[in-house]
Amino acid sequence: MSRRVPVVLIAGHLGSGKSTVVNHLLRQADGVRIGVVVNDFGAIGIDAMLVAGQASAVTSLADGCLCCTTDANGLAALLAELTAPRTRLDLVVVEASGLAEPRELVRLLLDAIAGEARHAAYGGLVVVVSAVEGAVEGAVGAEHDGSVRLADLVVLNQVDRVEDPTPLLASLRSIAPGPVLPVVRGALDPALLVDPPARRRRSRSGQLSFDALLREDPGHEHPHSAAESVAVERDAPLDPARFAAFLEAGPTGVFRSKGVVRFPGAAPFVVQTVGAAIRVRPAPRSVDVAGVRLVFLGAGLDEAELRSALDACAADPATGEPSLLPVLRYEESDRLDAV
Ligand SMILES: Nc1nc2c(ncn2[C@@H]2O[C@H](COP(=O)(O)OP(=O)(O)OP(=O)(O)O)[C@@H](O)[C@H]2O)c(=O)[nH]1
Repeated sequence: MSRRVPVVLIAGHLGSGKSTVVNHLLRQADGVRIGVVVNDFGAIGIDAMLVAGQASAVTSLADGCLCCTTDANGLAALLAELTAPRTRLDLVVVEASGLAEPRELVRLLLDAIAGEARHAAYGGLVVVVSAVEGAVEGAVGAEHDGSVRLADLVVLNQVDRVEDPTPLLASLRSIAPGPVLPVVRGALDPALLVDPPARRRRSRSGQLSFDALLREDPGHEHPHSAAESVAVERDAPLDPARFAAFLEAGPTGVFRSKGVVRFPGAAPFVVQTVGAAIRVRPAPRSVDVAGVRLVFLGAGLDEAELRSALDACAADPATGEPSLLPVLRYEESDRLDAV
């Protein structure tokens, strides 16, 4: 059965640290096969050590990762190719520099998913902001506002270069709809973007792989704070309208969530969210749940808030079988086995 591959967009001002984030993801991939899309190889400056082979527009990296170049015109076709089951990639990352504005890039991605890139899924818009740029006034400039308000995740990078990033962090959190993650050297945990695959990378000789070697070398080590996660299980079925409103409100600190839920009188549904993007589909018959089994991933999660918000979504037995329409609005049109 095929599955969907999340495509994550990485945007941000010149020099904010987009390439540093991408390189960190590649180094810390730990078995996650990543496809990287850039404008040109030079711009990303992928560490020579990671490059295992060269081709004209596609470069093979260590551990089955790929790096490709394109402009905005070629993006949909390239995403269709990269997310095709034969590439066996787990995640595709598009570095925005020069490709398009973040809003335009999101539109390009959604069009590609609705069109030829049918194995791709929206993986979120990550906006990288340099702490240095906002350090003077403790707030982001108006030029950042648009992309920060659009971001599913804001990575506040280069916090080592300012004395106190707290005011800037607070300012970003007041305008960003999703979590804001302060980091040094683009240290974004890949687990925040995609679940680690079941398979594990292991060389036949038992030698360390390139990225294991890099992690061993303190000169290259920039450990990330692990993605936060909260798992919630409940036996009571949910009210569809309340649950849809809960997802639409975007719980504090949540970047993505996934799991299975049941509504009164209906078979279970698989639910996945990334930022404001919600996807719902009937669960495979082998999956059963009495009420809720959900995992939330993000930064600055509020566990108590999540739990009580989900408690408040419980169906009221007195109202019988409520309409599923508020949830079915988000049903996928096809039956691809999602990530
Ligand atoms: N001190 C410090 N330097 C950083 C950090 N992150 C990135 N840098 C440096 O900042 C510079 C810019 O980082 P890049 O990752 O190239 O930024 P970019 O957004 O990809 O830049 P463009 O591709 O030019 O748009 C590089 O010299 C990085 O080594 C950080 O957290 N702290």
